[in-house]
Amino acid sequence: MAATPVQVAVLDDYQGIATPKFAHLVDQGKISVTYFPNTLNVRNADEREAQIKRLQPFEILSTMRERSLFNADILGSLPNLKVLLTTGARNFAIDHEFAATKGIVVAGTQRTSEAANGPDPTTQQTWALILGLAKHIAREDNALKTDKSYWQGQDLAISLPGKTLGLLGLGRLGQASAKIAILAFGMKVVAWSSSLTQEKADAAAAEIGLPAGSIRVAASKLDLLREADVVSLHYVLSERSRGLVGKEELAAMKPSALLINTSRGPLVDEAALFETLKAGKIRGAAIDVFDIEPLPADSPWRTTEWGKNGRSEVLLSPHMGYAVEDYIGSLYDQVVENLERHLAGQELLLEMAEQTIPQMRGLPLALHGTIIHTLDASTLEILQDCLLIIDSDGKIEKIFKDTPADKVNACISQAGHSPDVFPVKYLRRGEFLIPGFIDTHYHAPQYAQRGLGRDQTLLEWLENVTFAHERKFEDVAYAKRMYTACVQAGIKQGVTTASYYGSVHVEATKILAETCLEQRQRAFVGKCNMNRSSPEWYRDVSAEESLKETRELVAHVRSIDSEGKLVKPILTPRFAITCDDTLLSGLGRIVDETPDIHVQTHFNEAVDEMEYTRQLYPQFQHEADLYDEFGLLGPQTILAHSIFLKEEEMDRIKAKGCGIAHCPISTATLGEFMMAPIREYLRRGIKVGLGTDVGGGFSSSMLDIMRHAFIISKARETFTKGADPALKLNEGFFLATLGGAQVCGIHDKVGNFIEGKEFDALEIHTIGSEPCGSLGVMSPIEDEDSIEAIFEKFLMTGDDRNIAKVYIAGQSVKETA
Ligand SMILES: Nc1nc2[nH]cnc2c(=O)[nH]1
Repeated sequence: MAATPVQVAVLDDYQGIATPKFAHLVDQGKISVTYFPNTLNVRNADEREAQIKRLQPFEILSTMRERSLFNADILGSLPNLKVLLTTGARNFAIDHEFAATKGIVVAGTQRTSEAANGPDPTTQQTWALILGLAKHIAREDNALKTDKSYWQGQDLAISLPGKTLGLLGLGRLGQASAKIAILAFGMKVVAWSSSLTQEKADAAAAEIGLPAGSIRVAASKLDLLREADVVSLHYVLSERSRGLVGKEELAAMKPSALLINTSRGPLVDEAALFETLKAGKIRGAAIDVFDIEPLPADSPWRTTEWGKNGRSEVLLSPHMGYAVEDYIGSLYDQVVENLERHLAGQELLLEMAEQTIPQMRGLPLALHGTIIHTLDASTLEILQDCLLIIDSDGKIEKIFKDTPADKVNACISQAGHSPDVFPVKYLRRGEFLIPGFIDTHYHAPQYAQRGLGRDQTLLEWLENVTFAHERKFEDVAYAKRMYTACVQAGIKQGVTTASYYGSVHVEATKILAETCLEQRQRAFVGKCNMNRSSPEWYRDVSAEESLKETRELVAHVRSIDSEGKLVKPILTPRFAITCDDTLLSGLGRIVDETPDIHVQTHFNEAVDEMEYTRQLYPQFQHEADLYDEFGLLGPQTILAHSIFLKEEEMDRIKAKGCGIAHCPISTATLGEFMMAPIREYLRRGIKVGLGTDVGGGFSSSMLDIMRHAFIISKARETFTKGADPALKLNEGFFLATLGGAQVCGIHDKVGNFIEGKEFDALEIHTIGSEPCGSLGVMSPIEDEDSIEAIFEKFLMTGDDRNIAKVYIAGQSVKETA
């Protein structure tokens, strides 16, 4: 009997070039091929679902470099996938690390020698665009065809000889364009990249047969932009080069200049470019690459009337630099060769995992400017002129204090790196780094219910609002959508670590953990345990089942992040009211067996809650006694709220090393107005951090939480007649960062900037282009403002618009969130 043909799907082949290449394997009955030429944008929930549905049956996929996104979410949803064949020698749209963990083989293609002769397809596109724009080809063509009387009625073409071509990037493609500019058009060429020296530019000139000095290196990127008549990008996109040309760079260009981008869309701040062109601030742009591809139907790039009413001329092409017949054909020959090798059980050519993983982990980076962090609850450090070197694993390799900008290169050398190639980001006035925020208590399935039910007591609110919302997470598709939104919102607001409760559902909670990992948010994730005192439709069916599913979740989280680098499991009994003693003692057993496991629960939160707990567990003196008896108190335990602690309870939790998640918004708005005695806890050396307690708390912003902590502590100061002084600014900041890290037991890893710790940080920008120099709605920064004043203004009035970048373990994650 003939073997069943292997199922292959070919994606992103817009011109149907692959069909004849695969035909012989189809004829031989070895494979059956399905073509999906339309690329789906899997960041859109519906298209993500459609992508997973259509690709699920296939064992082998063929994709075109960087057209379809294969992140961990998509790869993890394709159970039959064994081989992913892509065109190109690199494909940053594939999560190679994750593919490797799933045993999916990824293989690419290389440039063939025929294709390597003469200018490559992308360089041809660059010059087609330069000439097309300089000579107004598309505009004149359109005028002739649409206006029968038209003849030469618009401004004249630009002549290239004698003009200056500015190349951002002088790699293979930059050199090819330099050669054409000099030899074919008699242009002058000036180049810049972060690592380019005149020596290297002379070597590049020699490679293309030109004398030293033919390509002049600009003193800086801005100098190049000020000088060039035509600016063309030839840079590899990475986290470091993203936004290489932004507002400031565009403002430096001559009004008569042209900008050409055939490299990658995100190298240019697309919004800033759009505004520049709309205002006609440069003469024109020719663009082959975009932030989102395919360019959406309603993109203003498509719909704006360019070249009219003061707007610049714009020439667009649909990322076709490399899309030429011979070249794409040769790529598919290699894809088919690899497919044949796979069918014959042979090793594939150009397997990509090893060569690409270092890139995916990020490159080393240095940041220079102001850093602000705490060393303990009472010590705030503001270090100006500080140089941080981050290694490729995302750790803080070296901190140089008091280092003016002109000493940066010397410090980089001293740290054993070459300043020529080491990317340095310089922060300006109004910009600074702070440690990422740590949210010590967050109910992820309550993300959509924030703001509801304020006027109810805790137990009423659980019954009337919360359980019905959490129940929705039995639907895993809903869970994926909501958790994606929730984690993205956290990252956007600078939450680099969160301690999450999931719902009662184990599958949805696995999705929560996977979502954190995909988006690279550091997280503790727990399945909520509750087998009583809640509606039948929302509870664990039994203590045994609850424990079984908890173990399953713990194992799953450990399997997706085996070293616990980012995501770790946590036990999350809702509270004693919803857990019978079999369940609590079973959880205590899990703690016994796995001493490094974290625990969080709600503790002495509300009057009705404490009263009901006493009725259910009359044998215990208080809640500390209760949870301790079940083995749930230890240095890895987070006790949320902790409003009404007896003297003895404070002694107990201090002795056990537990931490407190102070959630001032929810405790001041749910039921009565309650004020946790934070000053007393700090006095006693009990660990304290802050929690949003979404959705008991209406806000998911740690800045809001900090501000409410100040207000509540002020109320408490008045209430205690000054015995418990209010929190100072630096103390609130400590609680949101290092304090939270201590509560979560990760203070040796994150929480402040110390050599050897991981770089979890927020890049704060406070000065913008809105009236009075505002950025967002933050208090405007005035000339006389000291760094202390700027910091205070940010903490008290800033929001996510001022959090320009979020780094987790050295990787910039906000733009992808
Ligand atoms: N704030 C808060 N307290 C609780 N106690 C038990 N469950 C909850 C919850 O979901 N939120």
